[in-house]
Amino acid sequence: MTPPAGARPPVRHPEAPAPGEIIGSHYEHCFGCGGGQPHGLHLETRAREGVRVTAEFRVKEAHQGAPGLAHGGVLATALDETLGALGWMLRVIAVTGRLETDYLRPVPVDTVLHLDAEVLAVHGRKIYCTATGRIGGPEGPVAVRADAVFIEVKIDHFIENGRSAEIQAVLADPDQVKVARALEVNP
Ligand SMILES: CCCCCCCCCC(=O)SCCNC(=O)CCNC(=O)[C@H](O)C(C)(C)COP(=O)(O)OP(=O)(O)OC[C@H]1O[C@@H](n2cnc3c(N)ncnc32)[C@H](O)[C@@H]1OP(=O)(O)O
Repeated sequence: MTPPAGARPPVRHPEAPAPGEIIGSHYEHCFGCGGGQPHGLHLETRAREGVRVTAEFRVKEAHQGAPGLAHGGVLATALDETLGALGWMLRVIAVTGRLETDYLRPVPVDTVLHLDAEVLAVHGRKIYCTATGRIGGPEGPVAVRADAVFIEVKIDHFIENGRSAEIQAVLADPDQVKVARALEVNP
C-alpha cells in the first residue's frame, strides 16, 4: 500500500470535473452508484480541488449486517466506489487491485456516511489512494477508512471480461458510450 520509490504525485487532469460538480453514475446498474439498483448505495460523488472527491451514503435497512447496523462489506463498497470515482479526476479508467479497510465505529441504519477520497501517488498504471467515511457530519469522527491500489485499465478490460448481454446493452446506449469515451481521451 506504500507508494514505491519513483511514484509521482497525482496530476489533476485539465478536463477533470470542476470542484463541486457532481460526477454522474458510470453505469446505471452499478451497485455503488447506479440508479437502477433498488437496494444499491446510490452514491453521488462530487469532484473537489486537487485529485479528490467526496460522496454521501445514507445506510438503508437493506444494508444491515447486524441488527440496525451497516454490513462491513457494504461499507467497503461505499469506500471502493468513492475511490473508483477518482479516475474522473485523472481521466483514466481504473479498477480496484487492493482495498484495505479499517472499521473504527459501528454505523447504524439511517446514518449518513460522509466519504472523502484522494489520490496520493501514481506509479505506472498503479494509483495509490486513500478514503475515509465520517459520521455525524463531514467533520465528524472517522467510522471507516481504506487504503487502496487501483490499476489503470482500458475499456477493453470490460468488453473482454463482462457478460455479453450487459456489454451489448451498454454499447447500444449512447450515454454509456459517452462515459467511456470521456475517460479514454487521456493519452
Ligand atoms: C467506466 C468506469 C468504471 C469504473 C469502475 C469503478 C467501480 C468501483 C471499483 C471496483 O470495484 S472495480 C471491480 C473490482 N476489481 C476488479 O475486478 C479487478 C480484477 N483484477 C484484474 O482485472 C486484474 O488483476 C488487474 C486489471 C487489476 C491487473 O491485471 P493486469 O494484467 O492488467 O496487470 P499486471 O498484472 O500487468 O500488473 C500491472 C501492475 O499493477 C500491479 N498490480 C496488479 N494487480 C495488483 C493488485 N491486486 N494489487 C496491487 N498491485 C497490483 C502489478 O504488480 C503491476 O505493477 P508494476 O507495473 O509495478 O509491475
